[in-house]
Amino acid sequence: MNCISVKNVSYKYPYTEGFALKELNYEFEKGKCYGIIGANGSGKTTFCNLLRGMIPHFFEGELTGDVFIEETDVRNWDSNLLSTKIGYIFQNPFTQISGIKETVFEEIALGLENLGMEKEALIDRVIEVVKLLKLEQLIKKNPNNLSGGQKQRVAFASIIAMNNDIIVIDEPTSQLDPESTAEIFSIINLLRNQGKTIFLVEHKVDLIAEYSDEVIVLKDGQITLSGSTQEVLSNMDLLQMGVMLPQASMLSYDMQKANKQLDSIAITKSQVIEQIKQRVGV
Ligand SMILES: Nc1ncnc2c1ncn2[C@@H]1O[C@H](COP(=O)(O)OP(=O)(O)OP(=O)(O)O)[C@@H](O)[C@H]1O
Repeated sequence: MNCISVKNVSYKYPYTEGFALKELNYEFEKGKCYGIIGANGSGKTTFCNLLRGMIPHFFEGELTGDVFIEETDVRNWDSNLLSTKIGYIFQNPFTQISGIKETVFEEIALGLENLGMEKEALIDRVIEVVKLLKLEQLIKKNPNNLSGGQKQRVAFASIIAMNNDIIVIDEPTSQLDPESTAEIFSIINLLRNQGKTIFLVEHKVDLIAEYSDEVIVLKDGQITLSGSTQEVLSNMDLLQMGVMLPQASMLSYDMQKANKQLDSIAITKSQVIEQIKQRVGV
Protein backbone atom coordinates (compact mmCIF):
# COMPACT_ATOMS: atom_id res chain seq x y z
CA MET A 1 0.00 0.00 0.00
CA ASN A 2 1.30 3.48 -0.88
CA CYS A 3 1.69 5.89 1.95
CA ILE A 4 2.86 8.89 -0.06
CA SER A 5 2.54 9.49 -3.81
CA VAL A 6 4.40 12.30 -5.50
CA LYS A 7 3.14 13.09 -8.99
CA ASN A 8 4.84 15.55 -11.36
CA VAL A 9 5.87 17.79 -8.49
CA SER A 10 7.92 20.93 -8.97
CA TYR A 11 8.50 23.54 -6.29
CA LYS A 12 10.01 27.02 -6.21
CA TYR A 13 10.71 28.92 -2.96
CA PRO A 14 9.27 32.44 -2.76
CA TYR A 15 11.46 35.19 -4.21
CA THR A 16 13.77 32.74 -5.98
CA GLU A 17 14.39 32.26 -9.69
CA GLY A 18 14.81 28.50 -10.21
CA PHE A 19 12.88 25.46 -9.04
CA ALA A 20 14.35 23.66 -6.00
CA LEU A 21 12.43 20.47 -6.95
CA LYS A 22 11.70 19.52 -10.56
CA GLU A 23 9.17 17.07 -12.02
CA LEU A 24 9.38 14.52 -9.21
CA ASN A 25 7.46 11.28 -9.40
CA TYR A 26 7.59 8.51 -6.81
CA GLU A 27 5.33 6.03 -5.05
CA PHE A 28 6.39 5.43 -1.46
CA GLU A 29 5.20 2.22 0.15
CA LYS A 30 4.16 1.87 3.76
CA GLY A 31 6.73 0.33 6.09
CA LYS A 32 9.81 0.87 3.97
CA CYS A 33 12.93 2.86 4.74
CA TYR A 34 13.89 5.27 1.95
CA GLY A 35 17.41 6.67 1.83
CA ILE A 36 17.65 10.11 0.23
CA ILE A 37 21.09 11.14 -0.97
CA GLY A 38 22.64 13.80 -3.18
CA ALA A 39 25.29 16.52 -3.21
CA ASN A 40 24.92 19.67 -1.10
CA GLY A 41 22.12 21.87 -2.40
CA SER A 42 20.58 19.06 -4.48
CA GLY A 43 17.21 19.46 -2.71
CA LYS A 44 17.19 16.83 0.04
CA THR A 45 15.86 19.05 2.83
CA THR A 46 13.34 20.63 0.45
CA PHE A 47 12.17 17.13 -0.49
CA CYS A 48 11.79 16.32 3.23
CA ASN A 49 9.70 19.47 3.65
CA LEU A 50 7.50 18.33 0.78
CA LEU A 51 7.05 14.83 2.20
CA ARG A 52 6.01 16.13 5.62
CA GLY A 53 3.60 18.70 4.20
CA MET A 54 5.58 21.76 5.29
CA ILE A 55 5.37 22.56 1.59
CA PRO A 56 2.71 23.97 1.06
CA HIS A 57 1.46 24.33 4.67
CA PHE A 58 4.40 26.35 6.01
CA PHE A 59 6.55 27.31 3.04
CA GLU A 60 4.86 29.49 0.47
CA GLY A 61 6.11 29.59 -3.10
CA GLU A 62 5.00 27.79 -6.23
CA LEU A 63 3.97 24.14 -6.00
CA THR A 64 2.78 22.30 -9.09
CA GLY A 65 1.78 18.64 -9.36
CA ASP A 66 0.29 16.59 -6.54
CA VAL A 67 1.35 15.00 -3.28
CA PHE A 68 -1.01 12.45 -1.76
CA ILE A 69 -0.49 11.40 1.85
CA GLU A 70 -2.47 8.23 2.48
CA GLU A 71 -4.59 8.95 -0.60
CA THR A 72 -5.49 12.51 0.50
CA ASP A 73 -4.10 15.53 -1.33
CA VAL A 74 -1.59 17.27 0.97
CA ARG A 75 -3.43 20.55 0.37
CA ASN A 76 -6.53 19.05 2.01
CA TRP A 77 -4.76 17.81 5.14
CA ASP A 78 -5.16 19.79 8.35
CA SER A 79 -1.60 20.81 9.23
CA ASN A 80 -2.00 19.93 12.95
CA LEU A 81 -3.27 16.48 12.05
CA LEU A 82 -0.39 16.07 9.65
CA SER A 83 2.11 16.74 12.42
CA THR A 84 0.64 13.86 14.43
CA LYS A 85 0.93 11.60 11.38
CA ILE A 86 4.47 12.55 10.37
CA GLY A 87 7.36 12.99 12.80
CA TYR A 88 10.48 14.94 11.96
CA ILE A 89 14.02 14.77 13.27
CA PHE A 90 16.19 17.77 12.47
CA GLN A 91 19.81 17.79 11.44
CA ASN A 92 20.86 20.01 14.34
CA PRO A 93 20.31 18.38 17.78
CA PHE A 94 20.50 21.81 19.42
CA THR A 95 17.38 23.10 17.65
CA GLN A 96 15.59 19.82 18.31
CA ILE A 97 14.89 20.49 21.98
CA SER A 98 11.95 22.76 22.82
CA GLY A 99 13.94 24.83 25.31
CA ILE A 100 10.84 25.29 27.50
CA LYS A 101 10.98 22.12 29.59
CA GLU A 102 13.18 21.57 32.62
CA THR A 103 13.54 17.80 32.52
CA VAL A 104 14.00 15.19 29.83
CA PHE A 105 10.85 13.48 31.10
CA GLU A 106 8.77 16.63 30.50
CA GLU A 107 10.44 17.16 27.12
CA ILE A 108 9.44 13.68 25.92
CA ALA A 109 5.91 14.27 27.25
CA LEU A 110 5.52 17.64 25.49
CA GLY A 111 4.02 16.37 22.21
CA LEU A 112 1.59 14.09 24.06
CA GLU A 113 0.60 16.96 26.35
CA ASN A 114 -0.17 19.09 23.28
CA LEU A 115 -2.37 16.28 22.00
CA GLY A 116 -4.31 16.51 25.25
CA MET A 117 -3.46 12.97 26.38
CA GLU A 118 -4.78 12.12 29.82
CA LYS A 119 -2.07 12.38 32.53
CA GLU A 120 -1.88 8.75 33.60
CA ALA A 121 -1.69 7.42 30.05
CA LEU A 122 0.90 10.08 29.26
CA ILE A 123 3.15 9.02 32.16
CA ASP A 124 2.85 5.34 31.18
CA ARG A 125 3.74 6.14 27.60
CA VAL A 126 6.80 8.22 28.51
CA ILE A 127 8.07 5.54 30.91
CA GLU A 128 7.64 2.91 28.20
CA VAL A 129 9.71 4.96 25.73
CA VAL A 130 12.35 5.83 28.32
CA LYS A 131 12.84 2.12 29.02
CA LEU A 132 12.86 1.23 25.32
CA LEU A 133 15.61 3.74 24.54
CA LYS A 134 17.43 3.19 27.86
CA LEU A 135 17.19 6.85 28.86
CA GLU A 136 16.66 6.22 32.59
CA GLN A 137 19.86 8.05 33.53
CA LEU A 138 18.74 11.20 31.72
CA ILE A 139 15.12 11.70 32.73
CA LYS A 140 15.74 14.16 35.55
CA LYS A 141 18.34 16.16 33.64
CA ASN A 142 17.70 19.52 32.00
CA PRO A 143 17.46 18.86 28.23
CA ASN A 144 19.36 22.07 27.51
CA ASN A 145 22.42 20.67 29.31
CA LEU A 146 22.68 17.42 27.32
CA SER A 147 25.33 16.58 24.74
CA GLY A 148 24.42 16.58 21.03
CA GLY A 149 24.08 12.80 20.96
CA GLN A 150 21.88 12.76 24.09
CA LYS A 151 19.69 15.54 22.66
CA GLN A 152 19.22 13.55 19.46
CA ARG A 153 18.23 10.44 21.49
CA VAL A 154 15.68 12.53 23.41
CA ALA A 155 14.35 13.87 20.09
CA PHE A 156 13.85 10.29 18.87
CA ALA A 157 12.17 9.44 22.19
CA SER A 158 9.67 12.27 21.65
CA ILE A 159 8.92 10.98 18.15
CA ILE A 160 8.52 7.38 19.34
CA ALA A 161 6.20 8.57 22.14
CA MET A 162 3.99 10.24 19.52
CA ASN A 163 3.80 6.96 17.59
CA ASN A 164 3.84 8.72 14.19
CA ASP A 165 3.35 6.38 11.23
CA ILE A 166 5.82 8.24 9.04
CA ILE A 167 9.16 9.61 10.20
CA VAL A 168 11.32 12.00 8.23
CA ILE A 169 14.91 12.12 9.47
CA ASP A 170 17.21 14.77 8.00
CA GLU A 171 20.92 14.03 8.54
CA PRO A 172 20.48 12.95 12.17
CA THR A 173 24.14 12.22 12.81
CA SER A 174 25.97 14.95 10.91
CA GLN A 175 27.13 16.54 14.16
CA LEU A 176 27.62 13.37 16.20
CA ASP A 177 30.63 11.20 17.04
CA PRO A 178 30.79 7.53 15.90
CA GLU A 179 29.47 6.19 19.22
CA SER A 180 26.41 8.47 19.24
CA THR A 181 25.90 7.75 15.52
CA ALA A 182 25.75 4.01 16.28
CA GLU A 183 23.21 4.66 19.07
CA ILE A 184 21.02 6.72 16.75
CA PHE A 185 21.10 4.05 14.05
CA SER A 186 20.10 1.37 16.52
CA ILE A 187 17.03 3.53 17.26
CA ILE A 188 16.34 3.91 13.52
CA ASN A 189 16.52 0.13 13.27
CA LEU A 190 14.01 -0.15 16.08
CA LEU A 191 11.63 2.15 14.19
CA ARG A 192 12.06 0.01 11.06
CA ASN A 193 11.19 -3.07 13.07
CA GLN A 194 8.06 -1.29 14.33
CA GLY A 195 6.96 -1.04 10.66
CA LYS A 196 7.26 2.75 10.39
CA THR A 197 7.74 4.37 7.02
CA ILE A 198 11.07 6.18 7.21
CA PHE A 199 12.66 8.82 5.02
CA LEU A 200 16.32 9.15 5.87
CA VAL A 201 18.67 11.82 4.53
CA GLU A 202 22.22 10.80 5.32
CA HIS A 203 25.56 11.64 3.73
CA LYS A 204 27.20 8.49 5.11
CA VAL A 205 26.33 6.09 2.29
CA ASP A 206 27.65 3.09 4.23
CA LEU A 207 24.80 3.63 6.70
CA ILE A 208 22.27 4.12 3.90
CA ALA A 209 23.49 0.77 2.49
CA GLU A 210 22.80 -0.94 5.83
CA TYR A 211 19.42 0.53 6.68
CA SER A 212 17.50 1.54 3.52
CA ASP A 213 15.18 -0.58 1.40
CA GLU A 214 15.23 1.88 -1.49
CA VAL A 215 17.40 4.85 -2.36
CA ILE A 216 16.56 8.09 -4.15
CA VAL A 217 19.36 10.21 -5.57
CA LEU A 218 18.70 13.91 -6.08
CA LYS A 219 20.70 16.20 -8.34
CA ASP A 220 19.71 19.81 -8.97
CA GLY A 221 16.23 19.09 -7.61
CA GLN A 222 15.60 16.09 -9.86
CA ILE A 223 15.51 12.37 -9.11
CA THR A 224 18.44 11.15 -11.20
CA LEU A 225 18.58 7.59 -9.90
CA SER A 226 16.27 5.49 -7.73
CA GLY A 227 15.44 1.90 -6.94
CA SER A 228 16.55 -0.88 -4.63
CA THR A 229 19.46 -0.01 -2.33
CA GLN A 230 21.57 -2.77 -3.93
CA GLU A 231 20.91 -1.46 -7.43
CA VAL A 232 21.53 2.22 -6.66
CA LEU A 233 24.53 1.92 -4.36
CA SER A 234 26.42 -0.37 -6.72
CA ASN A 235 26.03 2.09 -9.61
CA MET A 236 29.28 3.86 -10.48
CA ASP A 237 27.26 6.76 -12.01
CA LEU A 238 26.73 7.97 -8.41
CA LEU A 239 30.20 9.48 -8.49
CA GLN A 240 29.05 11.83 -11.27
CA MET A 241 26.14 12.89 -9.07
CA GLY A 242 28.42 14.09 -6.29
CA VAL A 243 27.77 11.03 -4.11
CA MET A 244 30.35 8.56 -2.80
CA LEU A 245 29.85 4.84 -3.23
CA PRO A 246 29.87 2.70 -0.07
CA GLN A 247 33.33 1.41 0.88
CA ALA A 248 32.20 -2.15 0.11
CA SER A 249 31.19 -1.17 -3.46
CA MET A 250 34.53 0.58 -4.03
CA LEU A 251 36.35 -2.50 -2.76
CA SER A 252 34.27 -4.73 -5.06
CA TYR A 253 35.19 -2.58 -8.08
CA ASP A 254 38.87 -2.52 -7.04
CA MET A 255 38.84 -6.34 -6.89
CA GLN A 256 37.20 -6.43 -10.31
CA LYS A 257 40.00 -4.26 -11.71
CA ALA A 258 42.56 -6.60 -10.18
CA ASN A 259 40.80 -9.58 -11.87
CA LYS A 260 39.76 -10.97 -8.49
CA GLN A 261 36.10 -10.05 -8.71
CA LEU A 262 33.50 -11.06 -6.19
CA ASP A 263 30.35 -12.88 -7.37
CA SER A 264 28.46 -9.58 -7.28
CA ILE A 265 29.11 -5.98 -6.26
CA ALA A 266 28.78 -5.88 -2.48
CA ILE A 267 27.39 -2.73 -0.85
CA THR A 268 27.86 -3.62 2.82
CA LYS A 269 30.75 -4.95 4.87
CA SER A 270 28.79 -8.10 5.78
CA GLN A 271 28.18 -8.86 2.08
CA VAL A 272 31.93 -8.59 1.38
CA ILE A 273 32.74 -10.89 4.30
CA GLU A 274 30.14 -13.43 3.17
CA GLN A 275 31.48 -13.50 -0.40
CA ILE A 276 35.10 -13.82 0.73
CA LYS A 277 34.15 -16.64 3.12
CA GLN A 278 32.46 -18.50 0.26
CA ARG A 279 35.47 -18.00 -1.97
CA VAL A 280 37.95 -19.36 0.56
CA GLY A 281 35.51 -22.07 1.60
CA VAL A 282 34.88 -21.26 5.30
N1 LIG B 1 14.05 28.63 2.55
C1 LIG B 1 14.62 28.71 1.35
N2 LIG B 1 14.39 29.78 0.54
C2 LIG B 1 14.95 29.86 -0.68
N3 LIG B 1 15.74 28.92 -1.23
C3 LIG B 1 16.00 27.83 -0.48
C4 LIG B 1 15.47 27.67 0.85
N4 LIG B 1 15.90 26.49 1.34
C5 LIG B 1 16.68 25.94 0.38
N5 LIG B 1 16.74 26.74 -0.71
C6 LIG B 1 17.45 26.46 -1.97
O1 LIG B 1 16.91 25.26 -2.52
C7 LIG B 1 17.95 24.44 -3.06
C8 LIG B 1 17.94 23.07 -2.39
O2 LIG B 1 18.33 23.25 -1.01
P1 LIG B 1 18.22 22.09 0.07
O3 LIG B 1 18.57 22.68 1.40
O4 LIG B 1 16.92 21.42 -0.06
O5 LIG B 1 19.38 21.11 -0.41
P2 LIG B 1 20.12 19.92 0.40
O6 LIG B 1 20.39 18.85 -0.59
O7 LIG B 1 19.32 19.57 1.61
O8 LIG B 1 21.49 20.63 0.85
P3 LIG B 1 22.48 20.24 2.07
O9 LIG B 1 23.05 18.89 1.78
O10 LIG B 1 23.51 21.33 1.98
O11 LIG B 1 21.68 20.29 3.35
C9 LIG B 1 19.27 25.21 -2.88
O12 LIG B 1 19.53 25.92 -4.06
C10 LIG B 1 18.94 26.17 -1.74
O13 LIG B 1 19.70 27.35 -1.84
